Amino acid sequence: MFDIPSLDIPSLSSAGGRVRLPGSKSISNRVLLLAALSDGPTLVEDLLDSDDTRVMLAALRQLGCAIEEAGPASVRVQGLGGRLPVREAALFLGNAGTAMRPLTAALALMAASQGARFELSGVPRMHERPIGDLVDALRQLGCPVQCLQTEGYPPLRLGDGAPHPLHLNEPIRVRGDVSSQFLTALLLALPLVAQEHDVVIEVVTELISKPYIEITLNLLQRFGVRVRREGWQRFTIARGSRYASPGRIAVEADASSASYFIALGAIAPATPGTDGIVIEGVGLDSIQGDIRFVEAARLMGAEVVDEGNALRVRRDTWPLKAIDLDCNHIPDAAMTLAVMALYANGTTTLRNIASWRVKETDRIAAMAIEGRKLGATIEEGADYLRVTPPTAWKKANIHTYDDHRVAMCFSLAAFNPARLPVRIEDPKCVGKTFPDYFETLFSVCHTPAERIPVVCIDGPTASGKGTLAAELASRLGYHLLDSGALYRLVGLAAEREGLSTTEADLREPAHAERLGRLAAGLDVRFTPGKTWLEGEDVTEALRTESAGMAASRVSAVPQVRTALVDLQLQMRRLPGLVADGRDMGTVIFPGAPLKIYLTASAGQRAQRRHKQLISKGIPAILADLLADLEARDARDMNRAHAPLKPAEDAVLLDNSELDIEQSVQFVLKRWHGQQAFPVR
Ligand SMILES: O=C(O)C1=C[C@@H](OP(=O)(O)O)[C@@H](O)[C@H](O)C1
Ligand SMILES: C=C(OP(=O)(O)O)C(=O)O
Repeated sequence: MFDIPSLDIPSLSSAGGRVRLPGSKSISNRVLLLAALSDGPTLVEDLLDSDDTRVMLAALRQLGCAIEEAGPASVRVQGLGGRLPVREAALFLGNAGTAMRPLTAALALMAASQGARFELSGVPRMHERPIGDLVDALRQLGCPVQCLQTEGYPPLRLGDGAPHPLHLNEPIRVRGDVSSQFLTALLLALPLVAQEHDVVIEVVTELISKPYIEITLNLLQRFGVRVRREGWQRFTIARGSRYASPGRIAVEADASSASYFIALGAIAPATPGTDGIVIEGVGLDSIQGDIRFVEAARLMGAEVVDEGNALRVRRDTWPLKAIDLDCNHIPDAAMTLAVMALYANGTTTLRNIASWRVKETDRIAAMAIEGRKLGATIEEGADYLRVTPPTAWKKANIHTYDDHRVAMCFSLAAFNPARLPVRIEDPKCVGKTFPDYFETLFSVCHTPAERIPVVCIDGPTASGKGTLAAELASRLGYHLLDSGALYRLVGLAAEREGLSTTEADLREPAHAERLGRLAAGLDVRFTPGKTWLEGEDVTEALRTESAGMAASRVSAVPQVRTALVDLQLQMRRLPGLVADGRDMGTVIFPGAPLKIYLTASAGQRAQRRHKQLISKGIPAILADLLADLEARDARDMNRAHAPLKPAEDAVLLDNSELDIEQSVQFVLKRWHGQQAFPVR
C-alpha cells in the first residue's frame, strides 16, 4: 500500500497481463455476519482483507464471536447461533456501509430481544451518511434506537439493556430510495426473530441499487434462509427460519474492483507480447451486480470475453464510444465509466445516480471537480453527470476525498494522449476495499523507461547516500536501488549456488559467462535498511567478510559488470526509482530528471562513521578513519571505469551542516518544484 501524501503516476502507454483481484467487499461482510449468526463453524475463503472487512471482523470479535485465521485470506468463524455472549459494547465501523447498516439491524434486534446495549460509530463521514430509514424501520419493530448526535445519522445507541417486545405481526415498512443497504440489513437480521411468525418487509418507495438485494438473497439462501420476494416491494421471511452454515464458502473476486481493470483493458493498447488484461476470480456468472459493468464497457467499445471465473479484456473500438446510460443498477462501478468517458468520441451521460451523493463523499461533485482539473467539460445534476472529454488535457493533482473509488478511477487518466503524469493525493484511501490497487495496476502497465522518473543520489563513501535514498524512496513511493550492494549480492548468490569465485576459476571464460548469467537473473529487492535476495532478507549475510571478498573478486569480471548494468536499468520500474551509488547519474541513468551529488567534508564523514562504529561497540580511531576515507575517495575518483564525479547536471548537496530531514526536504523541494503539478 502507498502510505504517502501523494503518488505521481507517470504517463502510461500500454497494459497487458493477468491480475488476481481481492475478494468482494459486499460478499465478504455479508458472509462474515451470516457466519457469526449461524450455529457452528464456517470456513470463509478468499476473504477480502481491507479496512471495511477489518472493522467487521473486529466488531464481531468484540461481540464475543471467535474468529481465527485459517490460512492466507481464510478465516474460521465460530457462529454464535443468535446468542449474545457480550451485552454491552462500543463498536467502531470506520466508513463501511456494509458493516454499519447490517450490524445496526442485527444488534438492534438482539439488544431488544435479549436485553443488551451497543454503541455504533464510524469516521466523521460515516456520521454524515444517512441511516434514518433503517432507524425508522427498527423503531417500528419496537427496538430502542437512539441517534446520539444528529437524528437520522450515526453514531447510534441500540437497545437500553432491557428486553423489549417486538412487533412482528405487521409488515415492516422501509424506504429503499436512499440506500439498498437498509433493506439488506433487515433481510440479513430478521431471520433471527422470525420464529413464530412469517416476517414481512414492505419497501415503500422505489428501490435503488437492486442487484445488491440479489447478493443478499443469494447469500441468505447459502445460509439456509429462503426469502419470498414479490417484485421489489414485498419480502417474506418464513416462520421458523434458521441460519445454517454451509460449512465452507469462498468469496468471489470483487466485481467493482474489476471495473478498473476492465476499463484499463478498454483504454490501454495491449503491451506487445500480451493479449489484453486477464482478470482472475470473477466471471460473467458472478452473483455481484457490478458484473454488469461489462455491458456498459462493451457499449463503449471494449472487447470482454468470459474465460470461466476470469475475464479477458482487449481494447477494440478507439476512441471509445460515448454513451447515455441509466446506472442505478451499478452505482459503484459506474464511477469508472466517468473516467472511460474522458477517452470517448463525444459526451457521455450517466443517469439515475443520486445515491452517489451520500457515499464515501459526494461522488457526483467529486468526479465533476476532479475531471475538470484534467480538462474535461463536466455538467453535474442532482442525479446525473455529463462528461465531455478534454480537448487539451491538463496536468492534475487529483484530490481523493478519502474515497477509494475516486483514487482508483483517476489513476486511469495516466493514459492521456498528452502524456502527462497524474498525481493522486492520499493514495492509501484505496485501503477501504483494495489495499494493493496501485501495485496491481503497475504490475500490468507499461511505459517507455524514459517516462519513469529516477532520482539519482551519488556521492562519496559515508556521505549518507543510503539513508537519504531510502528516505526519499519511501516518501515518494518509489523503488530503491542500492547499487553498492550489487557485487556483494552476486558474491553471495554465487556462494549459495555453489559457484566458485576464486580468481583462477573466474579467469575461465565459461565460468565467467555463468556468473554473468547469475548476475543478470538476480531476484533482488531493496527496502529501507534491508536487502532481499529471492524474497529472503540477506542484509546481515551481505555484511560478512566473505561476501565482501567475493564481491571484490566478481567485480573484476566483465560479464558480471555488463549484467549488472542491465539489472540496474531494469530496476527503473513504475512508479519510479531512487538510485543510490557512485555512477548512477553519470553512467547508468544519464537521462535521469534529478541527480543529486551528495557530499560532506571528509572530516564530517569520518566523524559520522566514528560515531556509528562506537555506538555499535566497535572500537575505532578517528584519524585512521579519516585517512581511510581520503584514500578511498582518491581511489574512487581516479579509477578508470566510471570514476566518482558529479554528473554535469547534478545538484550539489553538501550535507556537512544538515541533519537527515533537512537533506530530505532539500531534495523533495527540488523534486516537487520540477514536477510542477498545479497547486490546488
Ligand atoms: O449492499 C452493498 O453491499 C452495497 C450497496 C450499494 O449501496 P447503496 O445501496 O447505498 O447504493 C453499494 O454502493 C455499496 O458499495 C455496497
Ligand atoms: C459505497 C461504498 O461503500 P459502502 O459499503 O461503505 O456503502 C463503496 O464501496 O463504493
